[in-house]
Amino acid sequence: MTASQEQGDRVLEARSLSKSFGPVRALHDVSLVVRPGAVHALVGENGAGKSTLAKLLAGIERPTAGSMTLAGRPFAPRDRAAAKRAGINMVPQQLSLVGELSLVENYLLVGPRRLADRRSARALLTETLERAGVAVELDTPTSALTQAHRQLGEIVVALAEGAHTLILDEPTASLGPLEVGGLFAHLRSLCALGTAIVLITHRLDEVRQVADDLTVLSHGENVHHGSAAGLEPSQIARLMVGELAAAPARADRTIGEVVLAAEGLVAASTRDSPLDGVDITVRSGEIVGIAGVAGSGQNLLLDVLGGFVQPSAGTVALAGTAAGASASASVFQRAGLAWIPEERSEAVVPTMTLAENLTVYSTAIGSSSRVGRPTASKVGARLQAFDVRPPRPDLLASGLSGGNQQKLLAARELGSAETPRAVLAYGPAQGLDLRAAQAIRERLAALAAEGAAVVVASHDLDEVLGVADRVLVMFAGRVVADLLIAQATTERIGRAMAGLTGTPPTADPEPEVQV
Ligand SMILES: Nc1ncnc2c1ncn2[C@@H]1O[C@H](COP(=O)(O)OP(=O)(O)OP(=O)(O)O)[C@@H](O)[C@H]1O
Repeated sequence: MTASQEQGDRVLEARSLSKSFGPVRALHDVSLVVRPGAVHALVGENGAGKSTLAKLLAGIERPTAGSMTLAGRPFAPRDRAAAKRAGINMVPQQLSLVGELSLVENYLLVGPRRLADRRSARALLTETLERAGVAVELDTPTSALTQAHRQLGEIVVALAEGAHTLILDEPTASLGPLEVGGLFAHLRSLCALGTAIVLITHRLDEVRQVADDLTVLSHGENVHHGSAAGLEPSQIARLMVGELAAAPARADRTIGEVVLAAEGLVAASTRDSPLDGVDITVRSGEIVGIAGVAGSGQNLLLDVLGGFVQPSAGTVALAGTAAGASASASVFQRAGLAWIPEERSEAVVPTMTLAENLTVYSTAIGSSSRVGRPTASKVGARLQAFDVRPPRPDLLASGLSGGNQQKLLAARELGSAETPRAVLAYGPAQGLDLRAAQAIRERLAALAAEGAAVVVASHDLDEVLGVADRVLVMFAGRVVADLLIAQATTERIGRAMAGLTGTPPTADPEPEVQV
């Protein structure tokens, strides 16, 4: 019997936790039991209080009311370090590993001082990897690891720090379908060794796949706490948000002239695979999806298409305007480009109000920009149209939950009265709950119907498949498949994402075109 099993059937228990931020009640009277050796899924729509609850468990925030126990004893961590010492560790969605450093060096940054020499750190990590049945390179800079290995590396560092309870904030958001299966297998092995796992997710099918227990939050309150067994994703969705309207059928759109055309793109960046000869054409009325596991080049492609990164070879033209000048991103924005980057922090300014965030471009690049300068009443209306909660123009963006910041960004880029000529969006529905994600898909489809050329890139395959007419799959900086949506099965795309298209991409320069 492991140490945690001896503690009984509960490792961590929260009783009637509440948390307010000033007038905002984020969590009210929430109780939950985390069992050793079990995966406890935590779900709820945007702003439901998931991150707040996780932060209370992990010592990052202190509750306004309520209490916790750990192995039956009172547990009130003063800060995150205290929770870590007690064996509770949270792996954030934006991984915290320093990219220039190896896993061993990252561990030396955060691990206890007594293991401050490289050899003992390496020995401990090796032992942890073996125990967890995971193989991750220990001495390579973590920026060179795949996203899946960085994710596992972060978990391994937490385990080496002594975690018996791991809180994982949307760990699958950056992974392809094959990698998700691998991660879940590792989580199950950890559970078999007695580790408790709290898994925050927006993907309800994952609850069925991997969770033993389930807590559903709604408006900061607990609406389900118990077994996850037998609950279908549709039942969980009903608990979260009530009835979901059926997704509208995919409407036929008129495909018009070429709006966005790029040829022979070659480009490099430190955070993504270099582009190795990418061609892409997007027409008015068309939605092109770009799939690929994180780091396959899709992020850099969008940066180049948007004029933010100059390619070393190749050309980009948007609505007849060629990039090339150093100010090409603003040139493109004036030509009618709407832009949603992967890193929300590049586009939403937390220290500005919601109203200022909606007008930041018009202030920065002149009122002639497409986004324009909405009046005060229009700001409120636009926040409401995109269901930003709370829709208060004077609130600082830092007071919004992650999903609501994403809605704010969509409100700015996709909500102006004037239809953009082109939309470049990376993960526009990332971090959004089912209802909000559906609203973004509908908005993108409406813009395409009005004539915009839309590109949606994401490492979340469902996000691409849910909206695209045509799907390009990227692997190692190249387009390895180009499929009409009717031919784009998950299996086919999943294989291409993993670089398993019939012939290896290096041997066959022609993409698998099925148009
Ligand atoms: N530091 C803060 N200051 C003010 N309000 C906050 C703060 N952090 C969270 N909130 C508010 O608390 C509520 C719950 O937010 P929380 O981040 O826990 O939601 P969530 O379920 O994790 O949402 P998401 O799925 O969008 O990440 C929201 O109304 C949010 O605006």
